[in-house]
Amino acid sequence: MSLKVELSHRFGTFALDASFEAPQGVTVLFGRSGSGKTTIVNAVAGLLRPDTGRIAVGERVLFDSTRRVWLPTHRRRLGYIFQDARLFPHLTVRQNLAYGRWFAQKAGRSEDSARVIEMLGIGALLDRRPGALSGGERQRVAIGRALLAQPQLILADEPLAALDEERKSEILPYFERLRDETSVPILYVSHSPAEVARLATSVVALQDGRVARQGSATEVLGDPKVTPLGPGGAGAVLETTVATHHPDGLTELQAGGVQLLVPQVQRPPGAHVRVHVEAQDVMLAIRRPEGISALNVLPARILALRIGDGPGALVQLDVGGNLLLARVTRRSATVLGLRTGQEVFAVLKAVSVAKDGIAGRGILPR
Ligand SMILES: Nc1ncnc2c1ncn2[C@@H]1O[C@H](COP(=O)(O)OP(=O)(O)OP(=O)(O)O)[C@@H](O)[C@H]1O
Repeated sequence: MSLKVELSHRFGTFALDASFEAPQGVTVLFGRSGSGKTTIVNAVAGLLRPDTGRIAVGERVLFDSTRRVWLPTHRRRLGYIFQDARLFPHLTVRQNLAYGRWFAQKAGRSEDSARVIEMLGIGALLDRRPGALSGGERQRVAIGRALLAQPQLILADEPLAALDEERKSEILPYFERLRDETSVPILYVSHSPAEVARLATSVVALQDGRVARQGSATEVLGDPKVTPLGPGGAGAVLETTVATHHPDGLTELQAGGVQLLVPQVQRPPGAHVRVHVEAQDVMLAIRRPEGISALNVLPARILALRIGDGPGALVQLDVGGNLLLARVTRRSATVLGLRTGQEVFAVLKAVSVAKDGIAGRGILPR
């Protein structure tokens, strides 16, 4: 089942004009503040009636301006996960979950509850009230409540934004399980490239109310046109497999035609691992550098150069068939004479393992 969205809406000078399809799995709406993410989510949720357009989940039409179809929120069969868990404070976890089931079209079977409780690891919390839960636990209960409503679509609006890094890495594996074990599409709003890298099946990059690009995390995050030019944020995703584990605690990953050395990844040789390399962690050299501590020095070719208005520039690289981004200063780009097609060396200062397929593990520390 997939979600199809075509929307046009005006708020004063802001014009939203976006079309995309969200297949099964996690589709991340990604973009700067004010690019239109929440407006889209609100339209899909039935909280905002757009000027024109059509929204459908599979064959079910939620909104169609030409046919004057507009289903109210409670008939859309949605699971909504907000930034703050929004549990009922006076109800126990068990009662909060039952509230989700109550909204299901057919009452959910008790095996469904058991499966969801097991999946989210909240069995020990059932008799507590939200006030006695950590932020991460509350968010797990909120995910459970959304799932038990037997939704046809899950909307997650920056569900991790209010959590600290530790809680984030506690919750991310549950979203991965949700992505891998349920068949409903999940529309997920995020500002965080690390979250996108880890979770996204598909990424819709929004810019000023329009879809700048849609594709896999690798395609979208590796495109310098859609990554912000401000400090931090940009980064590429590489799909790799574990080649071998070295006795000194490093793991060698095969990424297309190149090998990467990263801190040990607890996965067997042959396992698939997604890694996230932030643009600011990639340095460029026009000759192979010697005598440096960085372990990953990779031959690369410059595919594109994007010079911003500020002091920075983003360089898109082909590294053994992978797309990688490097952030350098404009001054360095000039001094090194960087140009499209040039052969250079990419020096990776840090590589985070963004997805290792094991629930319960976070992004490796640098
Ligand atoms: N009810 C409203 N009335 C007028 N303008 C609005 C309204 N809601 C949103 N806007 C405007 O529409 C634009 C898009 O807002 P939206 O909240 O969708 O962005 P966003 O990408 O979700 O941003 P953020 O990441 O900050 O949440 C902004 O310019 C915002 O000011």
